[in-house]
This record gives sequence, structure tokens and C-alpha cells, in this order.
Amino acid sequence: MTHYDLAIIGSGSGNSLITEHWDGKKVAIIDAGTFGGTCLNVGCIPTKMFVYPAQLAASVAEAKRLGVSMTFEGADWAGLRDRIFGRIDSISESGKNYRAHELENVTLYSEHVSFISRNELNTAGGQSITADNIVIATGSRAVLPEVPGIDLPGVHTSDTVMRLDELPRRMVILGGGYIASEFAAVFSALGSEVIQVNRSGALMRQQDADISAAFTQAATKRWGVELNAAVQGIEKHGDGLLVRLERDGKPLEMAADVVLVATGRTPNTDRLGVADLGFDLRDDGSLVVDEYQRVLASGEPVQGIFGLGDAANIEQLKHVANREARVVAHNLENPDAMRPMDRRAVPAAVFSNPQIASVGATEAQARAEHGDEAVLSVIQPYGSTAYGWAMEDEEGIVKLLACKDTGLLLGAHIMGHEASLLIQPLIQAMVSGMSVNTMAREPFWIHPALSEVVENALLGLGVPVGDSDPL
Ligand SMILES: Cc1cc2nc3c(=O)[nH]c(=O)nc-3n(C[C@H](O)[C@H](O)[C@H](O)COP(=O)(O)OP(=O)(O)OC[C@H]3O[C@@H](n4cnc5c(N)ncnc54)[C@H](O)[C@@H]3O)c2cc1C
Ligand SMILES: NC(=O)c1ccc[n+]([C@@H]2O[C@H](COP(=O)([O-])OP(=O)(O)OC[C@H]3O[C@@H](n4cnc5c(N)ncnc54)[C@H](O)[C@@H]3O)[C@@H](O)[C@H]2O)c1
Repeated sequence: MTHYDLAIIGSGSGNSLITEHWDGKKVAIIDAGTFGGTCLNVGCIPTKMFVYPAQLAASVAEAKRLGVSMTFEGADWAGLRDRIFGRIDSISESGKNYRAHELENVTLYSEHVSFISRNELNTAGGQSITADNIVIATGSRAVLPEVPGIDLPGVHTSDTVMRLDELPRRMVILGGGYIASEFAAVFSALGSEVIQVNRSGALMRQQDADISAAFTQAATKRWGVELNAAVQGIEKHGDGLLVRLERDGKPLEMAADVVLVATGRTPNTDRLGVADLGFDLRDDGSLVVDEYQRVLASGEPVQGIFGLGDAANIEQLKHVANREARVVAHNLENPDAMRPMDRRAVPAAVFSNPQIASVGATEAQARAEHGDEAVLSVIQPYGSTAYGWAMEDEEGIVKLLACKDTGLLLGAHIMGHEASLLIQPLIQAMVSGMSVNTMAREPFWIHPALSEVVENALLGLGVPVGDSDPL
């Protein structure tokens, strides 16, 4: 048995907890997978490194609409893949070496662990680790539908699809959420024939209903989209695969070289032994934590156990995991002056084509919470602004929701070019409590930048202008 001051399970966001505070104290960091976790190795970073070149490829169709002739001569898949992972794999490797060999006080365990008591972990190899503090930062993993053929070669998740030997000619993507929509945009732009299959009637259904409808329409123009289709099984078919689906009780079949399954992710808590210790879990399996990120058991904080990231939140977003890690780091180092996690205005962006970005309530949520009378809503098309004319944009929209009484934003939802950038000032306004009228009227908005669509949406909300509001 080896005793530590701190044991961290998970080297993704958990890796950032090892600050100078722990110099001279004993720390264990444990990861059974690739060092650095999901975001670095198989998540945010490599996907976006594919998204950007895919965006360049997709701009050829865009250019044609505006009278510029460009030709897309194909993507060097192997070159792209090797450039991306050449960079990422070495970052993971050097992070691992640093933890394993260069810090005297840190021990790296590259093994699966599970709890055997509230302060003791057991490694797969049979070693026992005890610690005064344990942080559960175990992330999440892809969930696969239980259908025949789901384990056939050629069926991939986001963990493996970015390392394919070659760009698939035909690809079926199962799922209508983040991962499915991002990869549909990437592979279709790079030259694959993509069909995105969703079991419900619209893509990105967790978004505001207007955004989901607009995105579904936009996606349908760019790649194949099959809605209301439930997967029944996958079979070998010649050199490739056959995906068997059912829609309205009728069979539907699709041939593919590669099937990407993107049907959600589940927190890695089930293989950790935490249920046996009475730790509170949400229905999705994530750990319940208090505002200080302390893991709860029967509603009470468990001494010395913290949770963060996909294992302990419902958002499954890296910027949320990072913030939680900052809170956990502070609270571990300052047990008598702990600080809470701030969960106001958590934004998200989907880096598909077009992009989606959102923060705060959807219209349905805002109306349910505040009542119809109190909610002001506006949809401002990109095409209503000068930059939108320059782009001949017919798709982009900014949808804002505000409270009539307080003049504060309740939600912001954007679909279109650089939505993930356009939303940032709206996030700032929501967090700082800046009113819609102050935000629209106090700062200058650069003309004729695309951000004018946000200015016009704010003005278009029709929040009554008071005498103290800027002109
Ligand atoms: C394809 C994809 C794209 C994404 N893109 C974005 C994006 O653009 N923006 C965004 O905000 N988010 C994105 N995400 C989500 C983001 O990657 C996650 O929210 C984030 O990485 C979670 O971090 P974490 O620290 O909780 O877990 P992870 O980084 O997953 O770390 C957990 C680690 O724990 C290890 N582990 C688990 N259980 C055990 C155990 N019992 N014993 C030992 N080790 C264990 C695992 O091997 C893993 O390395 C994406 C996710 C995916 C899959
Ligand atoms: N840009 C980003 O921030 C980003 C990118 C990728 C992933 N992520 C995070 O990772 C999480 C997981 O992504 P995801 O796309 O796997 O999940 P998701 O929850 O976004 O989408 C899952 C999709 O799968 C469908 N589905 C679920 N079970 C199914 C079944 N049995 N058969 C057919 N369809 C089924 C759902 O209807 C939904 O459309 C996201 O929720 C997000 O938090 C974030």
C-alpha cells in the first residue's frame, strides 16, 4: 500500500491539478488510457484540426455562389491525419514523460483503478493506493446502440475515425448530436459521400427549436440526412458494410465503407466502484457534486473526494471541465476558504457547417420559467446586415431571448458563419448582468462587421428604452 496526499484519477482536466502547491507532497496521477485524456487525444483538439481544413474545402462551393471560380482537387487524408496526430501524439507523450519522470513528488500509474473504500483505490495490477484527497476526473466514453454488427470492423466511434487509413468513399453516421454533426461536415467537405442518420425528426434537437430546424435544413443541403430512422443492425456487404434501418415500420438499407457511431457518451463512473460506496449518481451515471465540487453521498459531502469534468457534470464540455478543475485545485489547496463553481451562462458551440453556438435558455425553457408575457424574442438573419449582403448569406440567424421586466438576456442562439465567435460578447453580457439596451447602445459596433447582426438583434428585441439608457 502506498499513501499519497493527493490521488487524481484521469489525466485529462485532472492533470492541471498538480500545481506548485504539491511540491514536496506526494501525488499519484492515474490513467488507464492515453495520457492527456479526451480533449487532447480524441476530442476537441483533433476534431477542430480537421474542421478548419474541411471549412477551406467547403468554401469552394461558397465561392462559386459569389462568382469566384475555385476548384477542390481533393484532400490528402493521410497527410492531414499525420500532420494532426504528429503534433498531438507528441504533446501527449511529453506530458506523460514529464509526469512519469521529471517530477520527484509525482507517481504516474498507467492502469485502471477502482475504489475499494472511500480513501483506497486498487489498480488492475493489484497495487493499493490510499490518499488523503482523491479527485475523480474519469471523463466519459462513447455509448454504442446494442444492435447486431456494432462491433464489425469498419464501425467506428470518434476515438478511431480520425485515424482511418484512407478517406472513406461512403460513410453512414449514426446520431444527430454534436459529434455526428461535426464529423458529417468534415467528411462530406473532404470528399466522402455522407449520410447522417437520426432516429428523431430533427438534428441537434437539444438546441432551441428554431436553431434545430434551421440547422437540419442547412445540413440537408450539404450532405445526406435521413430522419426518423432507427438502426436495426449492421452487416458485412461485399468489401463494405450494410446498415439496416427502420422508418415508419418499413425497412431501409444503406451501404457504407465506414459507419461512425455518435449516439452519446456515458460518464466513466460505472467501472469505478463508486455506487458500492454510496456516492450519489444522476440518472445518466454522473457523480453528484456540491458547489465546491465535493462528491456527495446521501446529499452530504464525502471528506476528501472531489469530482470534475464529464464524470461529474451534465454538460460534457471541456471549458466546463477546465473551470471545475480550477475550482477543485483552489479548494484542495484552501480547505478552509473553499470557493464555489460558477455555473451561470455556460455556452457551447457545435463546429459543424454551419456552426451553432448557444448560451442560456432556449425559447421553450424561457417561456416555461418566466411566462409568455415576460419573454421577448427576436430572430435576426445574417442577411439583414451589410456583411451578410457581402456573404450573400441566406442561412445565418441570431436568436435572442430577453426578459421584458429586467431588460436582461435570457438566452442567445446563433447558427451561421463563426457563430462561436459572434456569441462571445453575449456571454459576457449575461455573466456581468449587462442589460440588452446598455449592450446594444453603449459600445460602438464596428461597421460593417458581421457583429452588426448581434447589435441589430439586441435592438430588435424591443426592450423598452428608459431615460437612463444610452441613446
Ligand atoms: C469527438 C469529440 C469532440 C469534442 N469536442 C469538444 C469541443 O469542441 N469543445 C468542448 O468544449 N468539448 C468537446 N468535447 C468534450 C470534451 O472533450 C470533454 O468534455 C472533456 O475532454 C472531458 O474532460 P475530462 O477531464 O472530464 O475527461 P477526460 O479528458 O476524458 O479524462 C478522463 C481520463 O480518465 C481515464 N480514466 C477513466 N476511468 C479510469 C479509471 N477507472 N482508471 C484509470 N483511468 C481512468 C481515461 O483514460 C481518460 O484519459 C468533445 C468530445 C469528443 C469525444
Ligand atoms: N463542439 C463541442 O463542444 C463538442 C463536440 C463533440 C462532443 N461534445 C460533447 O460530447 C458529448 C457527446 O457527443 P455526442 O454527439 O455523442 O452526443 P449528443 O448527446 O450530442 O448526441 C447523441 C445523438 O445520438 C442519438 N442517439 C442516442 N441513442 C441512440 C440510438 N440508440 N440510436 C440512434 N440514435 C441515438 C441522439 O438522439 C442524439 O442525436 C456532447 O453532448 C457534447 O457535450 C462537444
